[in-house]
Amino acid sequence: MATYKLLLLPGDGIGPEVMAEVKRLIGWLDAQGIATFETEEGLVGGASYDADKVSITDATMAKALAADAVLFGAVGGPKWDPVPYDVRPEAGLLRLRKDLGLYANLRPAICYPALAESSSLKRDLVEGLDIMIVRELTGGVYFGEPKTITDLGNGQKRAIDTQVYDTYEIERIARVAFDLARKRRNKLTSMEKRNVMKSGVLWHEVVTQIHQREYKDVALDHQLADSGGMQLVRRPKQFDVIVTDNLFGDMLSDIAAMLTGSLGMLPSASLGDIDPKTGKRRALYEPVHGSAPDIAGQGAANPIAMMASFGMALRYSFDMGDLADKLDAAIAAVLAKRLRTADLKSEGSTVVSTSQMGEAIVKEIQALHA
Ligand SMILES: NC(=O)c1ccc[n+]([C@@H]2O[C@H](COP(=O)([O-])OP(=O)(O)OC[C@H]3O[C@@H](n4cnc5c(N)ncnc54)[C@H](O)[C@@H]3O)[C@@H](O)[C@H]2O)c1
Ligand SMILES: CC(C)[C@H](C(=O)O)[C@@H](O)C(=O)O
Ligand SMILES: [Mg+2]
Repeated sequence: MATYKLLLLPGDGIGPEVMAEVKRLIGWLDAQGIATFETEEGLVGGASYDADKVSITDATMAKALAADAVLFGAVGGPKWDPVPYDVRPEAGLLRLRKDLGLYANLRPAICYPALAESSSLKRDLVEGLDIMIVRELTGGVYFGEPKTITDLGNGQKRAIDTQVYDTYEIERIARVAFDLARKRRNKLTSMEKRNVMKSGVLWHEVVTQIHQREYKDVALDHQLADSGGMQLVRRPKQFDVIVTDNLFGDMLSDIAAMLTGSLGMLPSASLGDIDPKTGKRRALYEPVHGSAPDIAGQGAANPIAMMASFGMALRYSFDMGDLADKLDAAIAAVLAKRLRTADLKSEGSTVVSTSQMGEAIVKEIQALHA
């Protein structure tokens, strides 16, 4: 049995609480002899700032580079509002994404049958929803230079963020999205704002070219990102795969989260290229949600997004698709038994804590495995 190296970065707020449930699962997989992971834990975000005055140390970065995959909880919180901008908790996550070359962020939004009533939309709009948002993750306005606030000396300041995309960045994320569409329902929607942004003009042009040259068999359509957001809540099931830039992808995936019932449901995989020397793909797995300071420390967080992110690691980094399927089935079964963390509570459901939810999911996998 292969042993994989996993770096766990729980982070801040509910990060460590939801990561504890992945550790429970890893412990059980190991005890059963199903899969063994060599795990190491590190600090990131505010936790790293408190210890080392940076949001991630070079030593932790080196461990991330050496691992087969990184599991990331969440970072940030009001405690670190006063810290300098370049060492704020979120900077640690951005460095991980950039330095590991994780340009493709896969954010699946699936509405489990039992949760159709928990969505903010009507049941028939979301029941059976299964969409995949492919967010470009290492470019755009997140990383473009200049990124400054300048004092104009007349009582005014000027803030500049720069949106930059090169052809190759759009080509590679488009290929990831087209390849995924081919394995799903063969439909890709590209979202940008070419009506006001030059980067949108280039995005549209490059995605169209890649389609013409390499993926004519996939149905492609283009939507302006504002109207795409509207369509996402109007008729979400019209979508299969959506490809979009870093900032639009950030916003559209939080919107998609609410279609599934809660932000606490959405996992993600952040993937880089396969290294030709090792044959391995650099990867970090992280829930879409943040550190949820409003509920941190109460044992109320939903661990499903974190556990399902580990499920994506099983699928994309460890070639354990069967086990990932079992984890998905276990999550569906627990929800069908009407067990809910507080974010999902509905009439007739039993509200459970983070650890009770994690325990119930592990028990369910055990039953499926027997
Ligand atoms: N990947 C990350 O680390 C990440 C992602 C988003 C935000 N953040 C950071 O987190 C901090 C808080 O940001 P925010 O409040 O805008 O977003 P958030 O995602 O932390 O929380 C938004 C709302 O969703 C709820 N929520 C989120 N995850 C949940 C879960 N697993 N279970 C139950 N409820 C959940 C929260 O209680 C809150 O009401 C900020 O510092 C932000 O920068 C980090
Ligand atoms: C914490 C923050 C840097 C991050 C982002 O904006 O990418 C988060 O919102 C996300 O969705 O992963
Ligand atoms: Mg976000």
